Amino acid sequence: MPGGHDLHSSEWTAADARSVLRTPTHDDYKYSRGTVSLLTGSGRYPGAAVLSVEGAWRAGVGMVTWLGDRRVARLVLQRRPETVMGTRAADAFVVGSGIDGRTRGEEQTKLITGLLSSPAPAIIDAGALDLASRARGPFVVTPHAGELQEVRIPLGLGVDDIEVDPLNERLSGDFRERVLVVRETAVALGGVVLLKGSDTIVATPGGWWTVVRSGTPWLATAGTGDVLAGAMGAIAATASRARGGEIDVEDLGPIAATAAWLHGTAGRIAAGPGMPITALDVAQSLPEALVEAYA
Ligand SMILES: NC(=O)C1=CN([C@@H]2O[C@H](COP(=O)(O)OP(=O)(O)OC[C@H]3O[C@@H](n4cnc5c(N)ncnc54)[C@H](OP(=O)(O)O)[C@@H]3O)[C@@H](O)[C@H]2O)[C@@H](O)CC1
Ligand SMILES: Nc1ncnc2c1ncn2[C@@H]1O[C@H](COP(=O)(O)OP(=O)(O)O)[C@@H](O)[C@H]1O
Repeated sequence: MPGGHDLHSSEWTAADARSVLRTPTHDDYKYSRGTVSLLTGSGRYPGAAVLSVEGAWRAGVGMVTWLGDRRVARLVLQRRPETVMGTRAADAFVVGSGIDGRTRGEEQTKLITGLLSSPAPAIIDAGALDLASRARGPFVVTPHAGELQEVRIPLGLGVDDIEVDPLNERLSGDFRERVLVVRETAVALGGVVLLKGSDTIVATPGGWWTVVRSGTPWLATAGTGDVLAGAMGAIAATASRARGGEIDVEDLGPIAATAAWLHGTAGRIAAGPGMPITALDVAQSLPEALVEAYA
């Protein structure tokens, strides 16, 4: 498997992404291509629902279903009438983007934990990060550096003891140290950890890791992480469906890295010679990024 332990040969490439991606065949129909179901967005962050749904559709999947705040549903449908509303059986789930973990209500927590009780793979983002331990199936958490403690605190990984684990210092230290932080978190969590940034680091509980550097600093703009979560859910759904649901947590490492590679490449394509981009621009460039993976 590409990636591994060597700091010098660990970067995820187009060829690695290609080994994970699946293109539709003559025999495919919408369900055989995979269904991803998202529980994203809220009254406070309605746009994140639209962005994650757009990311999912544009990464290429048979069906996208969405569940969430009724006021938000209209916005999702305005942008993507293809989206099916409500819960259904799915090949992968995305939860938490556009949800505020600090103000999350009991009903929302119940909905999230309900979806996480499925054996299907889950992408756990933003306001659901603290619920990762409730996942029954294999999962990926997708924090940025400011959110990593949401994952580490429930694991007792010492972020509350500044003498033992000065997390911010470790994350702003050298690359090797950041990789160590991500790897130790994945082992303790029993799930894949994808730490977003200019170097996006992905580690699995089994010790495998890789780094994705396909992006551009123009990606540092609100909502691009929501697009990434949706795209990752779509890629996990297609992979899971293609393997008859037989997907384990170690399989999710390369899947998460592939989503980050595509997303970074889409950002680079959208920014062209160096233009400001928005999160929707990134989602819209995902199909071109797929073409680049196969070039
Ligand atoms: N249009 C929409 O609907 C959008 C919806 N969104 C949704 O908003 C919700 C909140 O997401 P959020 O990332 O804004 O969390 P937030 O609580 O402010 O961060 C906590 C602290 O972390 C830090 N920090 C942040 N990034 C960092 C980094 N890369 N590297 C290092 N540190 C970083 C930063 O600390 P500071 O810089 O102040 O020291 C900040 O105070 C979430 O559900 C998301 O999906 C957004 O996607 C935007 C578009
Ligand atoms: N300087 C950078 N260079 C490359 N990619 C970046 C940079 N800053 C952020 N990104 C990427 O942009 C995305 C930002 O996601 P996130 O922080 O969750 O934003 P949001 O919460 O606004 O959606 C991630 O995919 C991250 O890897």
